[in-house]
Amino acid sequence: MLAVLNNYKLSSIDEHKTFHTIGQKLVTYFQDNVNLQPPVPTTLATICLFDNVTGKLRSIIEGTEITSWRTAASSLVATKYLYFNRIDKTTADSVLAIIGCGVQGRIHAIGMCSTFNISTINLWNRTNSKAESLAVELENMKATFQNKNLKIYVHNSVGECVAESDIIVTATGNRTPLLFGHMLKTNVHINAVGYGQTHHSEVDGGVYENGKIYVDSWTGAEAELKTLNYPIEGEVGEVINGVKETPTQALTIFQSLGMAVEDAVVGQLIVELYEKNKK
Ligand SMILES: NC(=O)C1=CN([C@@H]2O[C@H](COP(=O)(O)OP(=O)(O)OC[C@H]3O[C@@H](n4cnc5c(N)ncnc54)[C@H](OP(=O)(O)O)[C@@H]3O)[C@@H](O)[C@H]2O)C=CC1
Ligand SMILES: O=C(O)C1=NCCCC1
Repeated sequence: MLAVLNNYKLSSIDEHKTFHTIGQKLVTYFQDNVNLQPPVPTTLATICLFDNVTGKLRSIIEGTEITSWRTAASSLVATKYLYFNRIDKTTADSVLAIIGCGVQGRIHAIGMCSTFNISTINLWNRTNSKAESLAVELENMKATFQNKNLKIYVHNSVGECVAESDIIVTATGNRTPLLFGHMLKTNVHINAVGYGQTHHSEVDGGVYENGKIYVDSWTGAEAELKTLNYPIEGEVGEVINGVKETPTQALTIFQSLGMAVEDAVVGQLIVELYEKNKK
């Protein structure tokens, strides 16, 4: 994944300075890594940054953690603009469902509960013991969450897990749909994160058909969502910028593709901070 960015600002470093970044992110996915002792993440990433004048390699950054947090952060932003901005904020304690409790499911759970008023979290994982382990971890983190009375449940089926949920994260490698329209209540927001056969493998066509679909990147969608036969409403960024209106529709879907520019900017930020603190 190549990223070229010109003329942008990283305000936490120096709001007067303008950055130019050329980056390349390399990603591998080895499903069996999770069975190694100790386990290794299945998705591994490396970010290379290049000098924008000479093209010379400038830094190589371990990108696995960046990928994990960046992906969850994109879903948090999408959830804020596509869900929380359209609901009645006075009653805004929401129920979250996490479908798939691997690296992404875990970080989405922590990020969502740290950022929003989540009153209940429902967990489902193919291997039930992993959902149980995440439940214990979340229980121990409650004091750091927005809602310190968070209730945590582990479910035996996806249907049971999402039945009462307002916000849903799908983060599995499942190659066929596991989330269907008949399972959902009204007024739901879905962050579809996992990549199985395609980016949209986990969610049934009936869900896409009845929802408004948003992506992180039109360019990404043109290349990576060719097999999604439902119209895309826009980029989340277009809603943030006011180019597109905040949806009023009761079912919204953020189809997460992943954007190398986001990884490259975070990589650049890390390099800038490293160089600043070294002095
Ligand atoms: N949109 C984006 O930008 C990004 C997307 N991804 C994608 O997100 C997904 C999750 O990534 P990550 O959490 O890092 O991976 P992990 O390997 O840590 O977790 C994988 C999860 O998927 C579950 N799973 C795998 N196969 C199936 C299946 N056939 N049916 C049901 N559940 C299944 C696993 O369950 P079990 O524990 O039972 O094995 C586990 O919960 C991957 O598809 C990855 O490619 C990752 C990074 C960025
Ligand atoms: O953006 C990424 O990084 C990824 N996107 C989809 C699948 C794995 C990694």
